[in-house]
Amino acid sequence: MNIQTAFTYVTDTIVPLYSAREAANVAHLVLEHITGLSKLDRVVFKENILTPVQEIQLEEAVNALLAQQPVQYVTGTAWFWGMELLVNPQVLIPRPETEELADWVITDARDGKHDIQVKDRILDIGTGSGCIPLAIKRELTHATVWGIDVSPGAVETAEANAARQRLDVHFEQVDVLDELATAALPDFDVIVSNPPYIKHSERTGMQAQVLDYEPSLALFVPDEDALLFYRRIGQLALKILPDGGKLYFEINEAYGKEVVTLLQEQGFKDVELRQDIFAKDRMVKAVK
Ligand SMILES: C[S@@+](CC[C@H](N)C(=O)[O-])C[C@H]1O[C@@H](n2cnc3c(N)ncnc32)[C@H](O)[C@@H]1O
Repeated sequence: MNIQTAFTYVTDTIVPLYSAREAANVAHLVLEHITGLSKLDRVVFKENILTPVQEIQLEEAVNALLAQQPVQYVTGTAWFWGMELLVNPQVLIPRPETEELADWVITDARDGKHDIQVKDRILDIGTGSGCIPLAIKRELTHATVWGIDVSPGAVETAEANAARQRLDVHFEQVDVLDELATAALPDFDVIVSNPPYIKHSERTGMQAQVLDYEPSLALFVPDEDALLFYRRIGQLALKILPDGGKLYFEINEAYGKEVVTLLQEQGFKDVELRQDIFAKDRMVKAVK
């Protein structure tokens, strides 16, 4: 089978699960992963014949896609902030909305200063693949950047991503709900978090691609306490941020007002709700 035929084979086989456009995008990602050739190179070398090993890899990838596995887990990579990050079912696939959160933190930290002058200590809670702190460290090279997660698999993946991107970010396995464990954390100037925020009752209506493959630990909170992580991280922030220190959250679009009220009640100032590019309430910033 040549590269062109392989592309048509993938798109035709998966099209019942995807729109024609998505199927083409997915097929491009799979073929890039298997052949190591960019989209342009694959046009030039479209008559090249896949090796027997590549044909087996192609068949495995198609089967995984038909089983609704997200393409990022099939290729083992996802793009975030211009970085190709390693991902696996232990970590959430980074979402474009989260780039907007990282952008807010970076833009505020710069605040007209030269990057070299930004020496803030920045902590990301629930770091997953490490996408947020890696984006921050990439821009603010003199900042001290940490990421913590309760999942050992997430910490391992985030460390591998830091090594691959040659970025000096410190990762640690910490359960943010455990007061004893968080008591050992040093002080920070900025805290950012995209914590689990989907209620279990919201499972119905979610795509099988997310439900069957992405880690439940990264997604869900108990129905009776949807703001659990916001309250706990707010309490922690009051302890380890200085006055004027900043807290940034990604939020469930349904809970913008509740998170704002919670943070105001906890004593934070200048609480600001921001929408994402899809005009959904998606981020909150608060100042201690
Ligand atoms: C929504 S995901 C965000 C991952 C990543 N920051 C991103 O934006 O792609 C939430 C993360 O919080 C982590 N997490 C869940 N419970 C936690 C806890 N008790 N303490 C620390 N991290 C936790 C999960 O393992 C997961 O990586």
